[in-house]
Amino acid sequence: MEKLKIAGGYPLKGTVRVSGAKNSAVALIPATILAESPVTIEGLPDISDVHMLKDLMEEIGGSVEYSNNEMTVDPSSMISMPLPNGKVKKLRASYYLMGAMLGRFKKAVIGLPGGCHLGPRPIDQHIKGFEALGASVTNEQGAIYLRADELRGARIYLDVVSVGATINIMLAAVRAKGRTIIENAAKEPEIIDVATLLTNMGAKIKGAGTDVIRIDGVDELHGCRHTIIPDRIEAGTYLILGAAIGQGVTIDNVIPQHIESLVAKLKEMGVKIEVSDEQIYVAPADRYKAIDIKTLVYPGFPTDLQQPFTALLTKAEGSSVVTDTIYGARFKHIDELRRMNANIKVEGRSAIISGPIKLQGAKVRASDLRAGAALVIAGLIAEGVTEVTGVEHIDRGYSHIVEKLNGIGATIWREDLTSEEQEEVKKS
Ligand SMILES: CC(=O)N[C@H]1[C@@H](OP(=O)(O)OP(=O)(O)OC[C@H]2O[C@@H](n3ccc(=O)[nH]c3=O)[C@H](O)[C@@H]2O)O[C@H](CO)[C@@H](O)[C@@H]1O
Ligand SMILES: C=C(OP(=O)(O)O)C(=O)O
Repeated sequence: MEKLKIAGGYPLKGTVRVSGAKNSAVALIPATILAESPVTIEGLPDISDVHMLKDLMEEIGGSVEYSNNEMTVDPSSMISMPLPNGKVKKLRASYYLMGAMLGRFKKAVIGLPGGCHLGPRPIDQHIKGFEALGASVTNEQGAIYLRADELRGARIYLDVVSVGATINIMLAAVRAKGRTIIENAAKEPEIIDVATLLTNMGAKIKGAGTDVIRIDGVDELHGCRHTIIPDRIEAGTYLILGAAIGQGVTIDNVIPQHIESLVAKLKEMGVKIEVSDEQIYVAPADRYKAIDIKTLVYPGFPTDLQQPFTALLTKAEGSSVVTDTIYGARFKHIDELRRMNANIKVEGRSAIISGPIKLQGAKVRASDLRAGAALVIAGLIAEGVTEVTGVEHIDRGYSHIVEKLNGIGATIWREDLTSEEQEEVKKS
């Protein structure tokens, strides 16, 4: 087990290149199950969630080649192997195996998914969708059993706008008989990316990226080559970092339209930003104004950037309020930021940040992926040395974070945990 050590306070300068989107990758890889011949995905991020899904594809009989961020999955020999335990419990996105295996094999057994602990993460809307398509769904000792004689298209209204449910229903519906209509669908760019891959595989999908998606089922899907979209959350994390402690940072390989809400909020704080086709240049504010943030479904401010943004708001003059309407308990980073001298109160779904505060280096623990990103940003802003444990969460979603940060002038490195620290982790 490792920790990150950060010598804070050094300004960052230069260009950082964004990798492929984690939240697309984790759906695109399971989507390959639906094809009858090899599918190649280019530009995957080098993160543990991707490695875990590669292993899962092999566990169900797929043959996988993976090098230089390019993965080719030959799904022709796959079988509907039950996956009640093991790796499926390590990541949230293993739930996409349900939709994809149900679509291809009309049956699946998948353990309840893991992922970041952000409070309850129900999958009732996924199940509602599978049942509407004609599947029987039961929960037996922590594993979901899905079975269908045949899948039939249906009209499905989502009671909550859910990225996961929208994608999962799409995965099953592309192989159903007849037309499926998903109403109140989520509109995130990752949904368009998955729909683009499925369309290249021969699926008939209209309306991805709007709140009504129409899918006409087909009998067979074939292999293809697909390039993943850039990670808007990774791009946003580096943008926040550049705003906090940059001296001119360029974020390369970004689709600016995907992070308009973040750019608008940074400008509101006084941060200087120049947007071009595939790059965003960010320079710090002369004075950081306190602002309020409310997370919303896309194109609103993403919940995944709420935690990193909180670290930046410690520099703002006055009180800022961050409200998470998607995951109201996504505040485990706050206690750790307080250890670093931040002045933050949590009230219900909101965090109230009073600033400006000079953050101090400290020993902190990342409880989840974006909490980890928030602590890395705080460590880079802070005076002195910060040690971040829980690096395995950060490695789920940030490709080569140490190398990328060192490349723009940060002083950050990995160290093995001492035996005492390992004991502490085991107890926590
Ligand atoms: C809309 C939104 O911002 N989604 C984010 C959410 O997706 P994630 O896929 O985790 O969550 P969903 O988009 O599926 O869920 C959004 C909301 O609906 C609720 N829900 C979801 C499914 C369900 O069956 N029942 C139910 O009640 C969730 O608890 C949550 O409050 O976290 C991901 C990882 O942080 C982000 O990449 C997504 O952009
Ligand atoms: C919480 C996240 O990931 P996951 O849903 O995979 O746990 C995230 O990407 O911010």
